[in-house]
Amino acid sequence: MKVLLNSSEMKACDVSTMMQYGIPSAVLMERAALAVRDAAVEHFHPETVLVLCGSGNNGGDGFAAARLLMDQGIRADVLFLGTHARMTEQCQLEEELFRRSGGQVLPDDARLSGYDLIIDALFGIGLSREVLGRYADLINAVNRSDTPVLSVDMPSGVSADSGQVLGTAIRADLTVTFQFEKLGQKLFPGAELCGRLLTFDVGIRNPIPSHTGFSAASGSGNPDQEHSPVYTLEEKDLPALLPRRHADDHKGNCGKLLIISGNTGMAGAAILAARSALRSGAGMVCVLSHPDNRLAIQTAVPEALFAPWPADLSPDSDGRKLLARWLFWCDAAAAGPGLGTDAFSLSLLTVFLKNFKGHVVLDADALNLLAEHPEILPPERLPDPVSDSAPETEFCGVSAVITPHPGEMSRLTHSPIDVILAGPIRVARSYSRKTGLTVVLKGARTVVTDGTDTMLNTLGNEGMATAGSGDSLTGIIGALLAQGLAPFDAAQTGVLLHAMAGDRAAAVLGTRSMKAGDLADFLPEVLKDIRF
Ligand SMILES: NC(=O)C1=CN([C@@H]2O[C@H](COP(=O)(O)OP(=O)(O)OC[C@H]3O[C@@H](n4cnc5c(N)ncnc54)[C@H](O)[C@@H]3O)[C@@H](O)[C@H]2O)[C@@H](O)CC1
Ligand SMILES: Nc1ncnc2c1ncn2[C@@H]1O[C@H](COP(=O)(O)OP(=O)(O)O)[C@@H](O)[C@H]1O
Ligand SMILES: [K+]
Repeated sequence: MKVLLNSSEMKACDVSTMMQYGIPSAVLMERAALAVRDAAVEHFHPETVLVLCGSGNNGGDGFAAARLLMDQGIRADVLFLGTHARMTEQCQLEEELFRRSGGQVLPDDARLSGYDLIIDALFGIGLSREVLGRYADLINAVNRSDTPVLSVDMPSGVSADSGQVLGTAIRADLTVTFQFEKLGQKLFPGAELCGRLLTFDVGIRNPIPSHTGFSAASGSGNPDQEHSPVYTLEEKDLPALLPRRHADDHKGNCGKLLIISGNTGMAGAAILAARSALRSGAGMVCVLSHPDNRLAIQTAVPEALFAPWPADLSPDSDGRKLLARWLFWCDAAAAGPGLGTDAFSLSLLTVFLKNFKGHVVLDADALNLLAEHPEILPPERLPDPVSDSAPETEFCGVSAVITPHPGEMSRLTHSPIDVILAGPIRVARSYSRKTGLTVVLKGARTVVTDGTDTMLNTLGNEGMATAGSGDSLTGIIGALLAQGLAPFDAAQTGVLLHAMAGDRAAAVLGTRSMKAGDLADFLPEVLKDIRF
């Protein structure tokens, strides 16, 4: 587990290290600059370096790195872009030290060519607005040049909070960051603009330990920050998150999952979900699907039970009794992949949600139906999703995980997709808080949140951008719910497992050729050596 900080959390760490532990700012900056120098020398072997410095402390790092490079006999010129009057105290001091060491500050229209490396120290985590004018021109000129670029802390122009480009941004080959990774280095497009990311220990301390091992945001007074910092899970975290297995387990106590999926012609979604569920340790899986799908599903997944969904769901009908029996049988349920959005699908989902008291994961068409008919999530207390004034805890009665992709999230929240893509963490958290649902907002970076704890998945790959990958995730999360994990734990563990299977599949098959069904096939590669 690694924390991913936003800029104010990182600043809180800087301040606490200076105030609480008495480590002077100049010491931290010298260590940061040493890290930049070492990375520059090791990765680029430059004889000449141009350092672009802004007027904040990022620029201070730049002046200090230039001085340290000169100490090693490397020619390091500085191009300063900013106003002297606005320079931070630390930046002024470093400029002074650079000049005293014989360093040369070039005019801001100096040529960028003729250097082996450009070090970008214009803006770091302090970027606060759109990059315009001379700054934008310089950044664009750097991006047009062939010279390799090392960015200090952030590629200038990328928001440390969101990974969004504010106007324009440096495209770096390597980014050197300090102590903790920042959200903007992991969220796209920032993640790509960083190039390779190296994190150096410069002695910045984590001020307040919390249950996630980290909390820098307390007391900030910003309601958007009344939660633990976002974290990401690593492969090594998986064993501790998985449900336990025991030598005397039997199929009845390893989790019985009901998958409600597959309208006519949509057997594939049910098959993908069922295969992934069985590969994730579920003791028994039953697929409740359109009767037409029986042969396809039972041929593709003979280990799963099949229940044809009843045509008549009216109260006291045989169909209703059959559904009730399956709902009583299962420990958890997954609904939505290939369900369809016709009148029957709506009534099936409505009856299911009203009568099932266990944990559920809702995906795909279940979410499309929910967006159109929010009242089907009992009790009827879903707030207006667009209004921020809704009270914070309006729990919806069922304990559900929802797994929307940005399009489905847009339908649920009535927000445009670009708003969701620009702030997935904020959107997912806010929707989770309003509804009480655990939200898995999928994408190249998937956000998992219960409104308080938030995990950002950084594993997986673009080979997973293929139809049916989401159905596989639904099956995995459903299986983990059926094995007794709480909704948030099932969601974050499922997302990690799914991504790791995707990475194993990509390693063998390549990102172009892998397909959704491979995710289930590669789950054993992830799970086979994990005992108990
Ligand atoms: N003790 C510390 O605080 C440490 C700070 N460090 C460095 O300090 C950086 C943060 O420094 P600062 O908080 O001074 O912030 P930055 O240096 O990242 O940027 C802030 C400066 O840029 C200006 N600015 C912001 N957006 C702008 C825009 N769009 N156009 C023009 N000007 C803009 C601000 O007015 C301010 O002058 C980190 O990223 C890191 O590089 C490191 O030295 C480690 C220790
Ligand atoms: N570029 C990517 N990097 C990592 N994971 C990805 C990427 N593209 C897609 N995924 C993952 O693949 C899954 C796709 O799900 P979804 O969009 O619901 O597809 P479908 O509806 O076709 O099943 C999600 O879990 C998503 O996080
Ligand atoms: K920078």
